[in-house]
Amino acid sequence: MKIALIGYGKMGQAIEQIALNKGHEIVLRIGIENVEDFTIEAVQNADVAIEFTGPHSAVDNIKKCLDAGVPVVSGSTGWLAQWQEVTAYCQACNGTLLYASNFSIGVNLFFKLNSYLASIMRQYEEYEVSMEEIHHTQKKDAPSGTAITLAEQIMGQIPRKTGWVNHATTAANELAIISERVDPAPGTHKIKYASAIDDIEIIHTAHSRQGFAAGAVLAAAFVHGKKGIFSFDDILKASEV
Ligand SMILES: NC(=O)C1=CN([C@@H]2O[C@H](COP(=O)(O)OP(=O)(O)OC[C@H]3O[C@@H](n4cnc5c(N)ncnc54)[C@H](OP(=O)(O)O)[C@@H]3O)[C@@H](O)[C@H]2O)C=CC1
Ligand SMILES: O=C(O)C1=N[C@H](C(=O)O)C[C@H](O)C1
Repeated sequence: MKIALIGYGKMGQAIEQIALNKGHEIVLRIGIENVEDFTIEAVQNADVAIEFTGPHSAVDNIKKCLDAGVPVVSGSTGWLAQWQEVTAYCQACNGTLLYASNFSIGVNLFFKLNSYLASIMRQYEEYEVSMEEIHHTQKKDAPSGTAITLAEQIMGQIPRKTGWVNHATTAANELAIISERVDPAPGTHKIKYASAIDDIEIIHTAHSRQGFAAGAVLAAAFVHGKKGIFSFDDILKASEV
């Protein structure tokens, strides 16, 4: 598979290593220093584009890949306020997009655990749910995209939580997400249900960026030759026997 890497920072470089080890070819590498090389014609040399830049550039980058008619896998976080706009754009050009707030298989299993735990905890109002996420100090967005996905899952199961806030709170309807920035943390997410009697906690700790990068390459292979809007769950479902 020929891959265009849009964003050649920590993730772009980790993805390159895994893609090359799996026998794929990198036909385009775009960083801020050669952004003028990011043309529709250049992207069209690729079978799939993998976009990991950041909150402020993701939407334009995704749209350019869609304009090129090339399926795009995006892991950039912090742009989901424009989700409707981007998915409408993708549909209008009969394109292909797979977005995930987290590409590691472990976190995607953790998402299932989180939903299940929240469904159990719905009726136990004496347990107060909160979340903590820890990332490296270069991270530009807070809370993490993964934390937002986890919060949306919890709110989907526990109706008394109607919104999340990125600070501690005593408001019963708010779900607190506490963000810490500590090097070199690649990504830790903890959900805590605390009561006067005991606490229940689930934690996912990434030891490196390998899991995110491997998942992005898996996603690129999944969308190759497909049309539509996909999630990481579609990959998990396709791999179930
Ligand atoms: N979904 C997932 O599994 C994961 C998602 N992420 C997300 O991916 C994004 C990137 O993370 P990471 O690689 O760690 O960040 P980095 O800052 O290491 O890399 C991002 C790179 O993109 C470059 N860049 C910025 N704007 C543009 C642009 N318009 N065109 C091309 N390149 C650009 C940056 O250049 P410069 O530094 O010069 O600005 C930088 O080199 C973040 O949003 C992060 O949250 C990260 C890990 C996993
Ligand atoms: O910026 C990062 O590093 C990460 N970003 C993603 C997020 O915002 O959830 C995924 C992972 O936690 C690492």
